Amino acid sequence: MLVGVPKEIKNLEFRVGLTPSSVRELISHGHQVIVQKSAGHEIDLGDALYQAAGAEIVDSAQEIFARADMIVKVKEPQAAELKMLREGQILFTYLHLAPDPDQTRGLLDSGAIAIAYETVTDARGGLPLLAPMSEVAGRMSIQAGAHCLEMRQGGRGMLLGGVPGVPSANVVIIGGGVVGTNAARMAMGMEAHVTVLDKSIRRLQELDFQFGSKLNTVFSTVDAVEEHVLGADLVVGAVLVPGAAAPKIVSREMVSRMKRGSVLVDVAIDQGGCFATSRATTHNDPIYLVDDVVHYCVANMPGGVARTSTFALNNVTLPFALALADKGYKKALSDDPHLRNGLNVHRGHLTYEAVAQDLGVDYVSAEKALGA
Ligand SMILES: NC(=O)C1=CN([C@@H]2O[C@H](COP(=O)(O)OP(=O)(O)OC[C@H]3O[C@@H](n4cnc5c(N)ncnc54)[C@H](O)[C@@H]3O)[C@@H](O)[C@H]2O)C=CC1
Ligand SMILES: CC(=O)C(=O)O
Ligand SMILES: [Mg+2]
Repeated sequence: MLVGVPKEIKNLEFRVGLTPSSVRELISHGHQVIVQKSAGHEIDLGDALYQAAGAEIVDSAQEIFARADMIVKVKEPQAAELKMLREGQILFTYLHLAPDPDQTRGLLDSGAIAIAYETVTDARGGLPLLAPMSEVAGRMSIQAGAHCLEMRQGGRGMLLGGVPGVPSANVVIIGGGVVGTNAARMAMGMEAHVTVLDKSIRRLQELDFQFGSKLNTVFSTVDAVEEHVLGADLVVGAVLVPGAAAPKIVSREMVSRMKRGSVLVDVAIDQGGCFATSRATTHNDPIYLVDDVVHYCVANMPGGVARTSTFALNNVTLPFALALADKGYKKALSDDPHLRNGLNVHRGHLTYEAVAQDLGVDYVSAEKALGA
């Protein structure tokens, strides 16, 4: 199979779909790989490294999209990329379709086969291709939040860990999954006072067992959210209902009652955000204020540490990219129900139920679309 890797074009996005090692692995399986010139330049993965791994370097994204059987990317296709996708072409990348009707329409119109990293599952009920980026974003949420608490950003002027004689900040994390756990670890490491809310008691039990008395765990109800958000200096939004738009946990009215200069970091913004006042921002212009509450809502946080993120992402995507290339998409998806859960769009049909429901688009099951 001919696999193509275009340079990412989303704002300040420097991750790459395949590392040189992943390219070498695909080539050792008998495939060919074309990589757009300078795709990894900013993260010190220069063209020479890709060539040494066996890739052909090509000048333009147009050439990648025109020639490749499968496109491996990081972020959802941007408008210019949607236009270049071809019927029957495989697209393997993050999509986050539920809050994005325009992209969904573009993918349906393209006739491509779009497999979303974020809805591929594993046998333990996890999301293995989302997990490493959630680890990154969870860890970053605390450094971003700490920065936003500084005066210059409109924050309360608080140090997360305080100093001897001055109390530490209250960090409240809503959603104790991968993002939430990593955020909690970093916040505890910086000696903040940390509380995690989740609606899953099993998840709270696991967190309690893992972190003991350093972490407060609270069952998430409207009451509990209100109490903890109003007392927080930094709130991290980290909930997920896989594939679906994020539930709005914190209302507009609640935000207006938060402490002046407190900070909301909405990591769940890629699924539409879990605070009523959230709107997606970029690394170029990451924050804004609503009622004197600082909002940080960058939808591609891991892009800010693109080198770490590229390697972490490739560690998990490579086995699936190999399966798709080795077997062809039909057999790879038929053989592996977890990879099949990644199928969001198949030749003009929407094949992911939660997305179809959120967007009011007709749904066809992946099995039916694949003719199984
Ligand atoms: N902005 C960015 O750059 C990035 C965003 N993300 C996003 O972060 C979000 C969280 O991802 P993960 O931690 O991997 O998901 P996860 O599935 O590991 O954890 C989500 C947690 O939210 C909890 N939850 C769901 N609904 C809830 C509710 N109503 N109240 C309280 N808790 C609730 C679940 O029980 C679960 O423990 C996702 O939207 C993901 O796409 C992930 C990586 C990067
Ligand atoms: C998960 C995601 O949206 C990202 O890594 O950019
Ligand atoms: Mg206020």
